[in-house]
Amino acid sequence: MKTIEIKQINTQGYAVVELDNQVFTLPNLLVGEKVQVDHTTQGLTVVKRLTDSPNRVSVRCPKFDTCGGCQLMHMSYTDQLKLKQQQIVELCSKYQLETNVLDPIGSKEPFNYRNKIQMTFREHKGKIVAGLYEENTHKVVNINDCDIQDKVANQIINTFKVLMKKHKITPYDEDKRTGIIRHVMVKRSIETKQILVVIITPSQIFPGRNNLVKDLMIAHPDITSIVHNINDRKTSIVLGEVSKVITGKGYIEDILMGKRFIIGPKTFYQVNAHQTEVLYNQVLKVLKPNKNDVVLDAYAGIGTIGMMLSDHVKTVMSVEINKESVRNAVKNAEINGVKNIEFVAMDAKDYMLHLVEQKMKLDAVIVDPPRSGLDLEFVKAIQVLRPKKMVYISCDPETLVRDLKQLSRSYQIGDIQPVDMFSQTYHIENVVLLTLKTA
Ligand SMILES: C[S@@+](CC[C@H](N)C(=O)[O-])C[C@H]1O[C@@H](n2cnc3c(N)ncnc32)[C@H](O)[C@@H]1O
Repeated sequence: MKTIEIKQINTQGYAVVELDNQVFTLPNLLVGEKVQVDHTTQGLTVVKRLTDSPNRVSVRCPKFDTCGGCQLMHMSYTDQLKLKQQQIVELCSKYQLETNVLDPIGSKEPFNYRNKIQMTFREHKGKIVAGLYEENTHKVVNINDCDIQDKVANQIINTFKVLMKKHKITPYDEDKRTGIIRHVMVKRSIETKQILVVIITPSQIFPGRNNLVKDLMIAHPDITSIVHNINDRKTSIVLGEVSKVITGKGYIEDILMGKRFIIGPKTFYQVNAHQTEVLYNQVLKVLKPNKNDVVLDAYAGIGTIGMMLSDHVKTVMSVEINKESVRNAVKNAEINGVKNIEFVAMDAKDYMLHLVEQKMKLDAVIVDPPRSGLDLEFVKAIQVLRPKKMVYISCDPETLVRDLKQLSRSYQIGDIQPVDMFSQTYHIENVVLLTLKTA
């Protein structure tokens, strides 16, 4: 056993400890704190925290040390935002990108903000557990009341566990490939109060399903739809290809920026509804759209950004790879009476190459790619099409800064504005305006 003092916290909120010529990362520690640690062949574990930093805040969640969901709950919200800003500053220095990183726009609701939750079910010592995976493992941490997830959704998951026991429905066993319930996903709109529950099982065979669904609807009459999804693959991806609507419409509707959106089981939708409006208003603020503009919304999801822009520009073209999202996007445009928007179901890079062939003239391009960032071919196509402005929205600072460095050959990179959509975790969203350099 050894006593050590924490000297460094990494950008993911973990303490970095060098011991016996090895480097370890430990959760739930702050600079200056002294801890007793045990170094075994299994790794380094904290036996006891001996001193507390004056900057420590009390952690609300009893599973914080084991669950992989949150990393920063032991820091004040102000310190969380500073750490996230620092993370981006360091990346700019790593990639030698010259730009300002503005103070992050924090969230007014740093707890219980997630409108989508997906819990994995397992059996542990004869009990049904439901929760998230322990960091870097497939061990499920049982969670009864997650502090970042929607409160009503937490209650639905707890009822679900009770009803599984009542109706003798077993959780799935990943190794033996036996049992019924793999995951349960809940999506809830705070605006419309609609709730979608998706039950994921490994096969069509689901004895006890009707009784379980009946009891779930009695316990939670506010559930508006239940979907049964089948995922028979050995994968950590939650949803399978086949879905059957058991009750309701099979989707929920939410209201964002004054418009109504359909959200299905598989469609991407920002998880923090409050901060999504802050994020999208930031896009409008930096873009300053013009009534005559032709704008491309790339990586469009269900068309939320394009639909928001449609009121301010001449035409919006949207490209998105997920077919269910595009089907929802088309419906969303109809519901909202938006006529100046087109949707294409395609890989964004291929669509860009097509636009290059067509010699398309675009005034602005909005990109909001997944964590992997932009494809190099997409970046090259942008450099041929040369829209006057680009807005890059990113949920991964590393790929954002990497791509900005590439784009800085042809574009002036504006200030990076972090918007915190994921409090208590190290994740951060960013918005940046890029302006075409004129020769
Ligand atoms: C971060 S989400 C953004 C969605 C939307 N802009 C929003 O704010 O809700 C990224 C989207 O990119 C889509 N996507 C991922 N890879 C893609 C690709 N190669 N081409 C087009 N869309 C892609 C995903 O399906 C997802 O809907």
